[in-house]
Amino acid sequence: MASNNDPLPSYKADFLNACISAGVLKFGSFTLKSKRVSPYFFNAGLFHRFDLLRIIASAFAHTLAGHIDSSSLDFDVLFGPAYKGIPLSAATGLELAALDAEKFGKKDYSFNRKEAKDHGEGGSIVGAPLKGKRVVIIDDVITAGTAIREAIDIIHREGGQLVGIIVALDRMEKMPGTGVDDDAAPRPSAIGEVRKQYGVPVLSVLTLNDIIAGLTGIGSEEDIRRMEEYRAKYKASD
Ligand SMILES: O=P(O)(O)OC[C@H]1O[C@H](OP(=O)(O)OP(=O)(O)O)[C@H](O)[C@@H]1O
Ligand SMILES: O=C(O)c1cc(=O)[nH]c(=O)[nH]1
Repeated sequence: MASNNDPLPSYKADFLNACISAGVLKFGSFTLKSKRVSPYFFNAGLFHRFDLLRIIASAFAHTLAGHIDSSSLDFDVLFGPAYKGIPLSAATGLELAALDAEKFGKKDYSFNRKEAKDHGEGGSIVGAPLKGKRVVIIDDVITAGTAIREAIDIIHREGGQLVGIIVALDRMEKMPGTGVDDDAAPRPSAIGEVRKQYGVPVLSVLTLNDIIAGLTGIGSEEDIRRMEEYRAKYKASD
């Protein structure tokens, strides 16, 4: 089993280095959607240059295709929740088709509108209909799980079957609690809970452990220390 100190495989190290040099992965002090204050932040919106978009799409495509080859997971539609999931679903679909046209070329992608359209064809889904389809969700990050649960609700409402989830980064942190002693109590991660509740694989290109391992030797000692402290404080129990 990989330990926290093992060197990263090269595709992960390349992806991590691209994230750092493009400013997608930043170190400092950031308030998350869950209101937690984090020493790092992954901003997938900054993959706006085409060569960088290709790097993240290719990392997603290799992670997903590798898992499909080694398991019984297969899918019909790659679903990217609005907003940041939208370009990720389209770009990853292109990379999958380039990787294996026969296997992936005829698969579909789709995404939701944050506000349903009430004219024209109406509705809140753009792209492939989800009814009766095996759906994989693709998104940037899962922290507290709010966004991913909204995406799962959309798929179920549209009559699709969730078969898997892939994200760029698994932050490996416990879900926020409701009490004042939030930080002290052990709790599972949102990813762990989604895996348990829906019985589907949740894949990630990188994890928090990968970032800390990859920073060793290239990051500042202060950044690494703050990341390790954050991991010790918020690490999920699963
Ligand atoms: O697990 P959570 O605590 O929900 O947080 C993570 C999600 O929140 C952010 O997206 P957001 O919903 O802000 O939408 P956006 O893509 O429009 O920025 C982020 O891109 C993740 O998808
Ligand atoms: O939890 C979040 O809000 C969050 C974390 C992160 O690293 N990146 C992001 O876009 N959102």
